[in-house]
Amino acid sequence: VSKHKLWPEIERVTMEQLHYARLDVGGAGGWQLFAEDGDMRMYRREEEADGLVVDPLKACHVVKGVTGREVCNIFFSPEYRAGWEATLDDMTVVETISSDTLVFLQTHKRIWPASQRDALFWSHRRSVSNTDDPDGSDLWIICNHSTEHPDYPANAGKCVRVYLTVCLVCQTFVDPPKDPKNIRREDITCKITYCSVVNPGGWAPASVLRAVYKREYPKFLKRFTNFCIEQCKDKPIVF
Ligand SMILES: O=S(=O)(CCO)c1ccc(-c2ccc(C3CCCC3)c([C@@H]3C[C@@H]3c3ccccn3)c2)cc1
Repeated sequence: VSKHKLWPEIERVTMEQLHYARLDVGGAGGWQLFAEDGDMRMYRREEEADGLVVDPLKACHVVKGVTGREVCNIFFSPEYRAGWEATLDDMTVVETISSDTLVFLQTHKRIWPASQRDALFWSHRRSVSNTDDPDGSDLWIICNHSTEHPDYPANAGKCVRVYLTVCLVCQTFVDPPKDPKNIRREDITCKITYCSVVNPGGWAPASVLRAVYKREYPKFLKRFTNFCIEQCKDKPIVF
C-alpha cells in the first residue's frame, strides 16, 4: 500500500484529521453547540465556500459497552453500512487498496429541492499509539476523504458529486482497571470524536442544507452508535 499513488495523501490527510479531532471545541474556534442528547454534544461552525454551505461539524460522544476498535471496524466495513447509514441509496467498493484502505462510491437519498448527491472517497483505518492520556488506550481512527477515479467521473450522471472529509476517532477506557481477561462490557467506555466537512458540490439552498444538517447529523451518530452496541453486545470484546 505504501507504493499506491494515493498513499502520501492518505497519510497526510489522516494525520491532519487526527490532529483536528483532538483540538478542543471550547476555545475561540467559533464552534457553536447545536445539539445535545445524553453524552452526545454536536458542534458546528457556519462556513460557506463559493456561496455553498460547508459548515464543519464536530461531535463528541461517550458510548458504554464497546471498544474503539469495534466502533471503527463497524464504521469502516462495507457489510455493516446499510444497517446504520439511513441516508444511503447505494454503495459500492470500487477499489480495495489494502485491508485498511477502500475506495467507496455512495449515492445518498435525495434531499428536496436539491438534486441527488453521490460521494467517491477513500476510507482508511489506522491505529495510533496513545501518547498523552495514561488511562486511555491506543486510538483508532477512520478517515474518509473525497477522491477521483477515471471510471467514476464527477457529475457524469444524474447525481451531483459532494466533496467530503470525515474522521472518526475512538479511544477506549476500562473502569475499574482490571486484568484484561476479566474485563466485562459494562467496564468499558468508548470516547468518540466525529468530524465532518461536506461540500454539497453544487447548488443547494443554505436554509435547506442547514436544516438537513441539524436534523440528520444527531440522528446519524445516535443510530450508528446504537447499531455498534447491538452488534457487539453478545460477542467477545475486541480490544
Ligand atoms: O461519515 S460518512 O463518511 C459515513 C459513510 O456514509 C458520510 C456522512 C455524511 C455524508 C453526506 C453526504 C451528502 C449530504 C448532503 C449534502 C447535500 C445533499 C446531501 C450529507 C448531508 C449532511 C446530511 C447528512 C448528514 C448525516 C448523514 C447523512 N446526511 C451528508 C456522506 C458520508
